[in-house]
Amino acid sequence: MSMKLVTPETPQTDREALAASPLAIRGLTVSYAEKPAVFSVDATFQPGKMTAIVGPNGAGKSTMLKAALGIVTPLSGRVTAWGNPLDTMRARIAYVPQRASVDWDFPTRVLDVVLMGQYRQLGLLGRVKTRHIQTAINCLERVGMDGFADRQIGQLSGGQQQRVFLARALAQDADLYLLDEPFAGVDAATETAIISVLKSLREQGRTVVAVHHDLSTVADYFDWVFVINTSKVAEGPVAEAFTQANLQEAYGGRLATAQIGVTG
Ligand SMILES: Nc1ncnc2c1ncn2[C@@H]1O[C@H](COP(=O)(O)OP(=O)(O)OP(=O)(O)O)[C@@H](O)[C@H]1O
Repeated sequence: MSMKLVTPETPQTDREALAASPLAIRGLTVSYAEKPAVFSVDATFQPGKMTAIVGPNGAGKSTMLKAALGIVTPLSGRVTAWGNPLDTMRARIAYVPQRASVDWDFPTRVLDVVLMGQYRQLGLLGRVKTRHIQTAINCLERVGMDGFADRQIGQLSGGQQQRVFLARALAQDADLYLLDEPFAGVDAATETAIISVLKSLREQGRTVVAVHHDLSTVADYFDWVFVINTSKVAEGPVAEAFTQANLQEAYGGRLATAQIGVTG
């Protein structure tokens, strides 16, 4: 993907915003077969906050995250992490992909998946040491999965898979956590466990950005919201940006606003 340094002509205020932001996106456009999935999007994710990315099916939420990380190649745009080119900051960023995008039939144990979160510490040919295993077990404990270390990943429920993915991200000990639909298809107990881990990350000053579908929990779970429907519709604190007008612009039609706790 095209990654440019912040240029001197960048206005000072925006430069300051970029420097403070764990993930800032400017002018991002992504097309699949000439049809834009994300069009000219700017985003400035806030440090130490939990941000929900919301928008209807096919709005480009996953594509925006993937393009920001270089997993898909954008047509244009630049991405910085704490004001630096993203590639230099990868160790500080953990990504939890959509559960459905992973081959769960791959023969590997839960413990090995979580150990992968430490691959930067391990190095390419690094030997797994007791302390790495201990870290992985601690991360499994934090998501309530410590009894499953030796289980094959193909033998987990959907909620357990999601917890294991989160444990792998925790093992990375990152400062920015990007999650693509962490609550999709999980039961209430898993949702509670995941949100509690994410809130504890925020308490430690880390930043959480999650693609989120359930509008009824946005106000409970998140501080900031980013509303997208191919182009950005709004971005800001939940109290300011999670409004009926913004959601109607993104989703079209009428939403049961009383049930989704919007403002305005
Ligand atoms: N690999 C791909 N090839 C072609 N088109 C794609 C590809 N991935 C996504 N798209 C299309 O790009 C658009 C945006 O998809 P994306 O998955 O980013 O949306 P989303 O907001 O995350 O959707 P959802 O809420 O349904 O998960 C959709 O129209 C989708 O069909």
